[in-house]
Amino acid sequence: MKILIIGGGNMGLTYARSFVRAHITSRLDLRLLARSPERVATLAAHEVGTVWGRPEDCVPGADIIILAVKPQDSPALFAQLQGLVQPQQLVLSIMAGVQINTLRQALGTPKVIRAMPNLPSQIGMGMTAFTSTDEVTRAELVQVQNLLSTTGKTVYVEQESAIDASTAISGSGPAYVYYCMEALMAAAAQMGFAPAEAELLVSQTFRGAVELYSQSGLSCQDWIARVASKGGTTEAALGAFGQGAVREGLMAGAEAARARAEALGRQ
Ligand SMILES: NC(=O)C1=CN([C@@H]2O[C@H](COP(=O)(O)OP(=O)(O)OC[C@H]3O[C@@H](n4cnc5c(N)ncnc54)[C@H](O)[C@@H]3O)[C@@H](O)[C@H]2O)C=CC1
Ligand SMILES: O=C(O)[C@@H]1CCC=N1
Repeated sequence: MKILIIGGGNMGLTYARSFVRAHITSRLDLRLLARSPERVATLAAHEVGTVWGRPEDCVPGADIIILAVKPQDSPALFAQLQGLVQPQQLVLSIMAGVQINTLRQALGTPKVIRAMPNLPSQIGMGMTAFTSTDEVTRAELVQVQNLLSTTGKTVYVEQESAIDASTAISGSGPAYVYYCMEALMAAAAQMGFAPAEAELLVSQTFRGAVELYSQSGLSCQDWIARVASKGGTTEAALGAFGQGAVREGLMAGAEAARARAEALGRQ
């Protein structure tokens, strides 16, 4: 399969490495399109595929074109791609917010897939939600799912609105986890632990708690109840979180992310 990735940043490079590592494509069949001659040179040094500087040289012949630039850069990209994408080519966009209708109209092509991955894709632990237009065949959808699955787990959603929602939950989610980890590391430092010790205490606690949850059929509430003894330390912490204020803060954060995804789609 000939794959073209446009935008060789965090996600574009993650995809390139992942597809090649999984032998879904070869380095020769994997193309990356970069924005500037400097970026062509930088990307070429990664040796994950052939690197191109002009869309007209690399778009023709690609079976699938992956759009991995920032949403704000999409209008300039659409202008560059004007008239180049053919109706039989698959377009897979991972841009937050940018809607399928916008992609269809801007690129003049019916076979569009919209996906929302996340950063743990870098180590094969990603979570990706995706959806597609009716013109994408079942066989093509399986091909795309095979590609996305090289980076972790995938879920197909019927409604496009679920892509904006997944952006707010799993797309941005790793940042929420790091936010909580950082707050606990700061607390550990305040209690006198050296930075490396604080990092170890917190990262191993997150890893252990998530793994325990994953290996059980219990809910988060069940596990909280097992940690929190009556009249004990955990109860004191949960009380200080303010009758659900931290929980509400996290929920409001996720809602703000979803609203931002929708707003990006309107720009
Ligand atoms: N970083 C993350 O955790 C996630 C990002 N996304 C989405 O993935 C997309 C890319 O995000 P990142 O990789 O983090 O961004 P990034 O900034 O690391 O990479 C974007 C790359 O696109 C290049 N670029 C911009 N315009 C271009 C053009 N016309 N032609 C060729 N290259 C061009 C830039 O030079 C840059 O290297 C965004 O749309 C974002 O919404 C989705 C899920 C998670
Ligand atoms: O923050 C963003 O806009 C992108 C989308 C999900 C994760 N990063």
